[in-house]
Amino acid sequence: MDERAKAKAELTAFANTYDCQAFHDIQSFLQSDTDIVVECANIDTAKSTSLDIIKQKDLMLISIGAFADPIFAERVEQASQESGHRIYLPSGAIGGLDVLKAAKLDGGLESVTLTTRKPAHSLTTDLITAEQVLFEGPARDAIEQFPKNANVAIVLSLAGLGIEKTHVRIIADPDVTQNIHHITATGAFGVMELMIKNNPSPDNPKTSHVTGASILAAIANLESVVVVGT
Ligand SMILES: NC(=O)C1=CN([C@@H]2O[C@H](COP(=O)(O)OP(=O)(O)OC[C@H]3O[C@@H](n4cnc5c(N)ncnc54)[C@H](O)[C@@H]3O)[C@@H](O)[C@H]2O)C=CC1
Ligand SMILES: O=C([O-])CC(=O)C(=O)O
Repeated sequence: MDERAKAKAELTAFANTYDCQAFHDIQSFLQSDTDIVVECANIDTAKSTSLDIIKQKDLMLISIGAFADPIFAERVEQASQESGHRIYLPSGAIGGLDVLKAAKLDGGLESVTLTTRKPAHSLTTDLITAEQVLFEGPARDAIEQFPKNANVAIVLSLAGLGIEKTHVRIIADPDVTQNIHHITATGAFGVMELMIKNNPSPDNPKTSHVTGASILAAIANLESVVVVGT
């Protein structure tokens, strides 16, 4: 069996264990009676498939870094308006988005800073023996340099001050075992300090385990009669 056939067989077997159907191309998937498509692949895939999807289905994206590309964001938002299908961006590995959205309506935000601290090996193959700031600058540049680690910076930007004004620091730390995100926001509303110390996914440590659960919670929200904390 060649590699492609092997991958297909594995996917089909995996789907069967969950009583699901596996699709092997996007068009047959989009022709199915699926209500919503959840992307959990990578930014390039999000960018290359979202336009086709949003014409036919609601879409939930977790590779939110795609929205740092203004041309992509404009196109997909326009296609969404035309089709009537909606785009959902879950909170993923962070929180506090509800506060930022309210703060913007409550006299405006002045500053939003995100410090992400991860185990050094999740961020770089370089040998790091003491904590090291690998990046400091706007969210726009953070996602360009760390596309697998700075999606949180982009969702934070979308909720708050945008990709130019959201300040990001990324620290590789050999002494931590969790993915730690520390948000400080100031504005007319007051001050928000939020720190989340996420346990990494056991077999995929760069990604916080709670990320998948945030997708499930966002899907549950779609069906809820009472929607809490949005
Ligand atoms: N918004 C947030 O808070 C967070 C976002 N992320 C992002 O979520 C995405 C998924 O993260 P991980 O599971 O860690 O990534 P991963 O790279 O470990 O897994 C992605 C999977 O998608 C598959 N894939 C790639 N292209 C595909 C395509 N065109 N069609 C179908 N499958 C495809 C890959 O084979 C792989 O199995 C990444 O973009 C990551 O950066 C991760 C953590 C937090
Ligand atoms: O999982 C995390 O802690 C955050 C992450 O990788 C991302 O935002 O891309």
